[in-house]
Amino acid sequence: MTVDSCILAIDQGTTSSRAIVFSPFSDIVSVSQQEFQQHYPADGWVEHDPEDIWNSTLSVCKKALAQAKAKGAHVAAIGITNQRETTIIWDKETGQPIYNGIVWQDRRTANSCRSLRDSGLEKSVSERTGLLLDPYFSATKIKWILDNVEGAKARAASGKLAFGTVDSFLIWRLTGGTIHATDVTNASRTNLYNIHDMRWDDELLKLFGIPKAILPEVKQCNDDYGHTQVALLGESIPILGVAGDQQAAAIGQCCFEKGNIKSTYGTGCFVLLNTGAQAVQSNNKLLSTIAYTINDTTHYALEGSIFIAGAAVQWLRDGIQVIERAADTQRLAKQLDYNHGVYMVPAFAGLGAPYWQPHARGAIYGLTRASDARHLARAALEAVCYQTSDLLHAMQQDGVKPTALRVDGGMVANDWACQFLSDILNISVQRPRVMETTALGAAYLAGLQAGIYASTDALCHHNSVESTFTASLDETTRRSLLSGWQRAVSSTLDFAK
Ligand SMILES: Nc1ncnc2c1ncn2[C@@H]1O[C@H](COP(=O)(O)OP(=O)(O)O)[C@@H](O)[C@H]1O
Ligand SMILES: O=P(O)(O)OC[C@H](O)CO
Repeated sequence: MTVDSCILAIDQGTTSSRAIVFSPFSDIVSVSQQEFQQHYPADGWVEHDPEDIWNSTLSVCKKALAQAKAKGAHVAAIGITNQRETTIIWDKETGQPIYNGIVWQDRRTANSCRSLRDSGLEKSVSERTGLLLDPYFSATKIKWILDNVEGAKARAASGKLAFGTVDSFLIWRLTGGTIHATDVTNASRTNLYNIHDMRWDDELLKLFGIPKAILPEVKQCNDDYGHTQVALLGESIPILGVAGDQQAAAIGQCCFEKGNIKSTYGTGCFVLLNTGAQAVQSNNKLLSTIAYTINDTTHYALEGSIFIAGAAVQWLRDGIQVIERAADTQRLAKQLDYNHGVYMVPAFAGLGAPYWQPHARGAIYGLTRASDARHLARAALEAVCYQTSDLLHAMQQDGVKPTALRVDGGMVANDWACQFLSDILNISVQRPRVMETTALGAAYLAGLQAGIYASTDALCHHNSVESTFTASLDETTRRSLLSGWQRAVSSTLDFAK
């Protein structure tokens, strides 16, 4: 095979870094993935070592490129997509981070968010950014690092430090410290970016006490982000596309029309609804965010964010070790004909949309002496589906009623979970041929900028629906399951008070 015009997509996720080379026809030419260590230094704290992020990313890129080359493929461009909100601050001269990356799941700034909320500031923040005052977003994480690392505040004010989400950090490293940039979607997750005026917001910078000098330049999703240094990947490749991973998944699922909706099941679960050229302010605690800016056209999205999805399965595997592999959950869940009244509320990182309770803790209800790994596996998978139902319910209250849901992410390899999702939502669930839609979205962006694809219209026939799951649960059972879930959530919220 000789294929020119292939694209390397870097997907830097919460638990692993992945590099995938796509052919111009969206076929996977090569792939390499590496998990890296999670750090939990205190209750509710989650950190990544930025060097782990960098080394795993570089290593998977080299492997995927080498495999692609051996198959005769030539990579013309790079697209980057990344776990969003995770906050890294580094020294511009040395390129060294001054603290670990504070991960999006980290709750250490819950109290500072609460005091800002108590001062009545949430409305103004929300009107400008589309977000809420929650530790999820980058602003209070940046402030925490500046306040807690000795000398950081002064160095930040004098322009010696750089802040970035993971995309910025990787771009900085890949280009040898020459480009300090991010894209609009990542900027829109910081709580510092005005999504209507499309600029860093001076009022918000003042409110959070963050100097403008540390912020990256904000570019479109398809744009010129510089070239990789030859010494790193053996050649200089242009970086031509960037988007936060959830927005990239929406792009990979071709959600370019107002009303298109997708849900991605990785570490967390994120439902994004394209709302077109207008940002829609939710009345039901959903986020309003930038879906993309492509060729000077911006679309907005309504987003529901669930912090723990596949991570609950990971907890069963690595935390309490009742399963060996994530895929075991399917075999175990199938062995029960119903859930036997066991519900898991996986609030390991607080509860996100639509509850926004950073102090919530995980809980399992309904255990008996007969409960075992099957009940836990089933409860973990069911919980992800119930949470999606909560999000779609909130969207419905905001006036949107989807009739089908496009799904993707590591977890949707689980057929049982996809079927239960369809049953609980009572709509059809569509799984695409290429399940790596996040990486595919980044590749599409770079391909658009490189001229490999003429327009977004040209992309839409690439990733067809591979499986459709159709709802088959009777209404009484569905309502009874949802009511059990609601009781479990209420108890969890009560316990958090
Ligand atoms: N067959 C499966 N059944 C259930 N969960 C799965 C399965 N395969 C992977 N997962 C879960 O999916 C997640 C990995 O998905 P991925 O999209 O790679 O996540 P991320 O990008 O957040 O690192 C893990 O949390 C894992 O537990
Ligand atoms: O790493 P993921 O795929 O779970 O995505 C994390 C999100 O971007 C957090 O907002």
